[in-house]
Amino acid sequence: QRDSSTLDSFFDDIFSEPHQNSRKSIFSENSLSNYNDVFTFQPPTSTTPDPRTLGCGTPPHSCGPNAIYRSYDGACNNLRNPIWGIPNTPYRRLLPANYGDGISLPTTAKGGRALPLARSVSLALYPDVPIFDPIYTLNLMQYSQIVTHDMSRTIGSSQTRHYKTRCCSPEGQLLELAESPDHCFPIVLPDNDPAHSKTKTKCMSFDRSITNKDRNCVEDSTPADQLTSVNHYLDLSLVYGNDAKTSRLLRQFQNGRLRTEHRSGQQWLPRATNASQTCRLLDEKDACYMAGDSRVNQSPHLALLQTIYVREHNRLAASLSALNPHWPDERVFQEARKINMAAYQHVTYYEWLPHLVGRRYALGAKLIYDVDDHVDDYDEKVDPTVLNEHATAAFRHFHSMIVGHLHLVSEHRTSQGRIRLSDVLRRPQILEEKHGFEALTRGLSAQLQSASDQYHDSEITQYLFRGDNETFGIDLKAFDIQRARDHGLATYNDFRVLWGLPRARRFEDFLDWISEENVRKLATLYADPEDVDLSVGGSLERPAPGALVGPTFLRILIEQFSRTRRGDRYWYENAGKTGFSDRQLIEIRKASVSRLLCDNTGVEYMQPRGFEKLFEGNPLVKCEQLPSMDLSKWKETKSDQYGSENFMNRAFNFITSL
Ligand code: HEM
Repeated sequence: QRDSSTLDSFFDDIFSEPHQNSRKSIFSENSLSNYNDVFTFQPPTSTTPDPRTLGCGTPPHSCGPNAIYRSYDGACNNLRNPIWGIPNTPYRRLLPANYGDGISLPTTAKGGRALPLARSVSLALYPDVPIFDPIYTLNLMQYSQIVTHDMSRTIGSSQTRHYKTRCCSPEGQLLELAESPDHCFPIVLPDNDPAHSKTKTKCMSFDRSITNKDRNCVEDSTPADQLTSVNHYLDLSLVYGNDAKTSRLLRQFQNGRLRTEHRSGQQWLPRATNASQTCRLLDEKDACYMAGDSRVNQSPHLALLQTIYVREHNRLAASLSALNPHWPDERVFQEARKINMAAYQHVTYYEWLPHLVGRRYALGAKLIYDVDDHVDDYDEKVDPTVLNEHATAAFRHFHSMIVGHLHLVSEHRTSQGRIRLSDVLRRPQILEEKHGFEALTRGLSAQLQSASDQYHDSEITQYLFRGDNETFGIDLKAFDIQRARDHGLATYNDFRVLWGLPRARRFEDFLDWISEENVRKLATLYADPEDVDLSVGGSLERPAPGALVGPTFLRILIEQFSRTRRGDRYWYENAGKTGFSDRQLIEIRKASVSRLLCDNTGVEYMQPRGFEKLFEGNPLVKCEQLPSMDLSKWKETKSDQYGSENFMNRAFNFITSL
């Protein structure tokens, strides 16, 4: 066990660059240069192809540097590297890939030693022991999934697809990514619009009648990477869509609104066109929704929060329209979208993230700031691309916070019943039944989440996506372990060294952060400490002080969330033409998860800090008593109208009249 002074010096060190010496001891000079690139943010030059174009040549974008609103796919956020962060691009890696064959096969063995089956690891180390979090409500878990779905999604739900062959058009655009001739593979087709990156991904067999030569295809001899199909920025793409075409399907094109359907006096998400494939319908009239992200129907709590963000957009749009009746639909839509995204970024970084990584580390790593004015820490050299180690190991650790039963809760915060999670996955109809929406919203804020530890609810390790006539389903933790092997993530030991912990030579060397009992289990499962998976070792570490994860995952989360804000030119705390006025920023900073839930449901009482349980210091109060954004700061004055703002309006009127 570490004594407290070593612990402090370790955490003082946590924000420094990764250890140079330890890096040298693990990697050859060759892989070292690859690795250095991640941290030195070398901008690509004409002789160094941008890795996001996968070697095809010129990025397919021309950007208007003066755009005041984000694109839907994230293109042109970074003006020097316009395709950074767009959908269908590879995750980045902090450490070089570690595949079974060095190139693309899942890691199944190390040095000839077989790795234990993912399911065996799950059964031995991640049992169902119902320990609830002492502080946090289910809101914290559910909000975490929202952040996940905004940031990443591995292409291929049941099988990871690697690209090994890339095919370029004569103009140098990426046409196809092929895993191998006999496999199904995702193909990426840029459309004809050079200003946008609308891309289609579909899976098809390799057509052997056309040779690689005809298609200008090249075999890729470097280790495979995986693609993520959504844009990498924190921009509510799960609400507005990941490309312009999807966003058009979701809009009403009236008063700046998103499309909704009205039933029982409430607004609901539009119905999915392929409902019978997307949802488990008991009746063909059952709810099954369409949103910016197709995972929306996965669980009722997820669909609930997605609905709340759409209602929030429409609430903002209604106020903005009333304040500025001369604004056309497009202006209202974009301003409401901008405020919605900004409030969401604020809640994510200032209210949610400190609970996960600890406020001290969040401040120390400059994920958040203790200031009242603008921050302006945008750095165009920072690549916001989601890290494979974040999405496939560290962030998935929070699957342990899932609770297997959803409570329906009254305004007095008494439970009126509970539903089994595996009964309602892909079945959001419950939201529209007997005040289900309000009862589940109160449940999110009253029910405790499962503690962030090694224990996982059997609803997700034995029964996930169980069919109606099936006793068992799949095991999410086993999936997570296997997925990380498919993605060839570096090992737990490599990450210990990267972050400055000593390389474990014997299993007992893990005792600095992992309990004796777990080290004993690791020694039974794995042949060598060198083999322990990142997704396993990282998840067994004792939490760092004030955080919900141990040091290895903490560093990965901090690295990711630092890139996500500093690499976003449209970050809400930035000043300038893409930002907010001083007066508006003060209003955005009043946003909270509790007020968001209050404003968009029939719930009347809520505790001020909605991620934390009810107690004396966090009592239920009337919704109106919670701070709320004063949108009058968005009312255009006469001088605005006759100044540059009016020019914008005329431009919008002109565009929308075409
Ligand atoms: C009821 C709640 C949830 C369910 C049923 C669920 C289920 C799933 C499933 C089925 C996958 C895909 C697994 C694979 O094919 O590899 C996944 C991926 C993931 N989940 Fe969850 N999840 C839930 C909540 C959460 C929460 C609370 C977090 C917290 C951060 C989270 C983080 C992630 C991440 C980071 C991924 C990988 C995303 C990517 O593909 O890049 N999930 N989840």
